[in-house]
Amino acid sequence: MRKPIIAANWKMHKTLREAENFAAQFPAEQDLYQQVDVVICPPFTALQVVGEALRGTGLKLGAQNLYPRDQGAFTGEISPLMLKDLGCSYVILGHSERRQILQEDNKFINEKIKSALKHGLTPILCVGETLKERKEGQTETICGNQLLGCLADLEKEDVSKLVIAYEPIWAIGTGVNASPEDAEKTIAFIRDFLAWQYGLETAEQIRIQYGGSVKPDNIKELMKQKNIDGVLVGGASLEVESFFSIVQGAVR
Ligand SMILES: O=C[C@H](O)COP(=O)(O)O
Repeated sequence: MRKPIIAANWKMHKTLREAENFAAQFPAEQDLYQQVDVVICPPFTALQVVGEALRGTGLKLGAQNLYPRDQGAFTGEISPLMLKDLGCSYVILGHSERRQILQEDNKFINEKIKSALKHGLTPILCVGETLKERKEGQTETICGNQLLGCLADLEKEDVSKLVIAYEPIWAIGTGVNASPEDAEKTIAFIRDFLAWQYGLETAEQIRIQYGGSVKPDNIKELMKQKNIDGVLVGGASLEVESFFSIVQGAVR
């Protein structure tokens, strides 16, 4: 059975002090974190303090991006080696905010995935459609094309290590989450697609999250769905109480 995975994407939120306070206040429930993987992804500036505070708690550290080179003349960028050095084990890649605002395409995301895997970082690969695409009935085509492009040339052994997050763009930060049944439908499609590309055994190993307006009051219904293995949380991950309540709600 796949272990649930709940990730907090803080996006561009929290000063150093705020990040440190969150990490210090977050309950250190070792037993709970044996049952559910919990990953905190602060902005780069807070990785070190949060990483130190999480040490020994069973909570895991993740980054929100990387640049796909080990080092070099890439002003303003952060390499996978630097993330490993800070204690990261996960990295969010292909988030729709980076695709839309920073024009990242599938080819670049593919490079990032390969670079993360080379350094033992687990990518949390985000895919999802806009509202217009959904209304046009394009959800599966869009998710399938994003997967094809982002996973190009990867062996199934590598693909099996990934976490995939299905994040319909219209549900992000809007308070309008996909219904658990709708999220399950697309996530089941993603698993079928992975089975078609990499075989059933690999597809059954991959953990697939839902993301988009996840809150303490909708986590339980989401986690009841057969193919939903966890959630990627933005807004509701910024407060200790709401994020911890989501983590508790994810236990099956
Ligand atoms: O990465 C997280 C998602 O973009 C979801 O954000 P949200 O929970 O604020 O809707």
